[in-house]
This record gives sequence, C-alpha cells and structure tokens, in this order.
Amino acid sequence: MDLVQLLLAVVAVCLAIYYYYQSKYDFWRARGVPGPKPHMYIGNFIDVLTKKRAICTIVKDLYDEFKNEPIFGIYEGTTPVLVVNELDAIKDILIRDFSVFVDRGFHVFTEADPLSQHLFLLEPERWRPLRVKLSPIFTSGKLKEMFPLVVECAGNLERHLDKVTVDETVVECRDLAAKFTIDVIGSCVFGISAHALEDENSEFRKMGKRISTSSTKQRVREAIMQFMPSVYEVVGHFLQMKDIDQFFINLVRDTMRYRKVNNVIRPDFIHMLMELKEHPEKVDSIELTDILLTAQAFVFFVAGFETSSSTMAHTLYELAQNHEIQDKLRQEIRDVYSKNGGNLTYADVKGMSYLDKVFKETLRKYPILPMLNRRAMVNYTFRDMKITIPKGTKIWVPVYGIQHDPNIYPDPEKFDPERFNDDAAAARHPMSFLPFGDGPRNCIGARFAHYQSKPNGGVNLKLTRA
Ligand code: HEM
Repeated sequence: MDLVQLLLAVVAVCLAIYYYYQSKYDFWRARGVPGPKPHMYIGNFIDVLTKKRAICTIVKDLYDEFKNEPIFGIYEGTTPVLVVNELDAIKDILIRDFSVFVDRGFHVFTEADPLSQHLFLLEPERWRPLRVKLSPIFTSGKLKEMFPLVVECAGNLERHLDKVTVDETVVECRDLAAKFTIDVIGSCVFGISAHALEDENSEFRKMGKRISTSSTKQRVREAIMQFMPSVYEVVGHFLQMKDIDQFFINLVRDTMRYRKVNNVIRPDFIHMLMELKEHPEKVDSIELTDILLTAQAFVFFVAGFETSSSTMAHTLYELAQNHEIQDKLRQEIRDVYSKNGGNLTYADVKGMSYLDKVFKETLRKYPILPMLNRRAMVNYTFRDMKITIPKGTKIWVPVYGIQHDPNIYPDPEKFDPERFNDDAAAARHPMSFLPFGDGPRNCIGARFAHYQSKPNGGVNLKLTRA
C-alpha cells in the first residue's frame, strides 16, 4: 500500500466514524421531535464538561427555549434523552404508567464501584424488593421513634450557637448546616456520635467534604460514569475512592457486629438493616450481602446529608434577605418552644405551618435535583401525542425549569412562602412541584428530610438573626 492509498484509507475510516456518530444525532429529527443542536460526541452538555454552566442552568435554559413544546429531544453524549414538559404526560410517566418507567436508567458498577448498588441507582429487579423492605424505615411511626435523636442533635446545635454568638464568631451557615446534618445522619443512620459540630476534624465531616467536593479526579470519574459507562467498568477500579468505600464498609460491619455481640438495640437505620439481614427470606430472591446493606446506609448518608444541608443553607440565605418572612417565622418558632417549656416534639414540627411553607418555597426555588430521570422499559406511546419512543429511551422531567416557569410561579425569582397557602397550592397542577419527585420511585427520605431540616432552622432562628 503506497502513501496515497494509506491516506485515503485513513480519510475513509475518519469519514465512516464521522457519519456513524452523525447518524446517532438523527434520532429525534427522524421522529419529528424538536430540540437543540448537539455537539459531536458530547451532545448538549459541553458546558457541563467544561464547567462553564451548572446543570440546573442548562435545564432551565433548555426548558425556557422549548417550553411551548410538550416534549423535546436532547443528547447526553450520543444517547438520546426525551425531555417532557407537559405536566399530564409527566404524571403518566411518574405515576400512571410507572411500571414502564420504573428504572432511572443509571448504571450500577457492581465490580468497579460496589457501593453504587444502592436504591437510587439500582435496576428494577433489585430495586423493587429492596424498596418494599426499606420503605417501613421511613414511616411516620418509625420517624417518631427516631425524633429524640434529632432533638438531641438540635440541643447540641443550640449549645454550639450559644457559644459562638457570645464569642461573636462569624458563622458560615452552609458549613453549620452540613455539620448539623452529619451529626443527625451519624446518629439516625449509623448510630454513632459523629461530633461534626464540635470537632472540625471529625471523620464523618471529612468524608462528607470528600464526597461533596468536586476534585479533578472526581469530575473525570463522573464524566466517564455518565458518558462512557462501559469504559468505567474497565477503568473504574483505578478511579474508585477506596478510602471512602472502606470507611463505610468498616463502619457498618463493625457497628452491626458490636450491636449483635452486646445486644444493643437503638431506633435507627442500622437496626432496621440488621433486622433485614436476620430475616433474609423477607427479601424475595435477591442476596442480601453486607455490601448491599452498606450501600443502602451509604446512600442514606450521601442523599441525606448534602440535600438537607443545602436546603437549610438556602433557607437561611433567603431569610437573611427577607426580614419580614424571617420575623414571622421566628415568631411561630418561639411560640411553639414557649408553649412546650423550651422543648420541641414531633407533633410541633408537623404543626408549624409557616415553617412548612418556607421549606417548600426553598425547595421550589432551589430544587436539589434539577431534573428527574426515568427510562422506558418497553416501547411507549404518549397519550395525546403522536409519538412512540423505543424501549430503553431515557426521559428527563425538567424540575428546575418547571419550578421557575413564570406562567406557573409568577415572578419566580421572588422568595414568597405564600405561594404554598393551601388554596394557591391546590390551584396548581400536582406535577408543578416536584422537589422530592413523585410516584413509587420518589424520594424515600422525604419525610425524614422534613424532620431533620426543620429543627435545624428552628434552633437557628430561635436564637439568632440570619
Ligand atoms: C431536602 C432533602 C432531600 C431532597 C430535596 C431529596 C430529593 C430527592 C429526589 C428528587 C429524588 C428522586 C425522586 C424521583 O426520581 O422521583 C430522591 C431520591 C432518593 N432520596 Fe432523597 N431527597 C432529600 C433527602 C433525602 C434523605 C434525608 C434521604 C435518606 C435518609 C434520601 C434518600 C433518597 C433515596 C434512597 C432516593 C432513591 C429512592 C429510590 O430510587 O427508590 N433523600 N431524593
């Protein structure tokens, strides 16, 4: 083969690759679904990879551009994703036709990343029986039993704030919220005192920081996981955060062993996971390994810590700018505390209606997940729309866009808890407020989130001014 032939062969291969990838971007056009133009290989997420824009901004901008369409198509890398704007269609996906959309469409890396086998990521076969068995952990009754543990942490927070306000130390609210949440999760999930409030070097705090800080290694890891899952299966082992995994594996194993030997019973998640382990026959056909149980405790830490602490920090941020709302809320909180001789009960938290509105408005303006993910398990035809998507198609529900849509929430950047008056909330479509998702695969910890976040806000406002 001479040089010209070699060059022609190289050009032919390059063209073949180019057309192969280009043809992947015909997916939505061929089905008559509108959408933004994708970039070669990267799809519509170049700004996420280059960290130019946050994913919530991208979701909002795309939603604003296509919000008059009931659906539009985008590409995650080369994978087509259907974004569904129409609220009735969203209800069909999350609730009515849930059996079609039971999967989130994420990968579980059983070998490369054993703790990824948790409820949020699991495929339907293992998710279904586990969700059934884990749901009772979050019933009102169980949370009521657990509430004294939260109150104990709120007491520590109160003492901590007493100290720092006397010293007139500047308090970083985001950091304070993270420490409090770690103490609550440490106690309610793992049954240990994490001491994050008092000790800057607490092991749990360090783990929380490691998980939530986005290092270059972590960014590379997440990008490969999301855009090249089959590559991650091979190289994931090298990118794994082994010390974090080992910390949680040891913690759960040692705590379970200690409790068993010393016959310790405590009303927390570890106890409930131990009960599942003791009765494996209760979990259908799936094997309940220590790793699988640890993965569930791990997701309660990850999902419970960052979500609630960000929400608390956002609430305090908004209250610092809206003094009227802050004063009204403080009055409600002080009334409840003084009625009960300085104590806070489970029923009190439930009864604080203004705090509830403030919490909801925070989650409307700052939803933790900018979109919900689902994947069609079979071919699916949308009602009232002449479109059929093939089995395997990924779906996004653009929560951030919907919750910032001025047609649904007038003046959406304004922080206004009155949007959640009973009448105003009832007048809106139920799918227009989805901070915890909806349907059988909604947030399993939603109720727990209320009962761990609100006492934090309560203690902060009772004692201080944001
Ligand atoms: C303010 C706090 C929180 C927010 C805003 C939040 C939000 C969410 C959202 C939007 C989802 C996806 C729902 C869907 O796809 O329909 C989710 C799932 C989940 N959340 Fe939360 N969450 C919070 C707190 C918690 C807590 C405290 C825990 C556990 C202790 C938790 C555990 C989970 C788990 C395990 C899932 C996956 C559920 C499944 O697939 O079955 N979350 N959360």
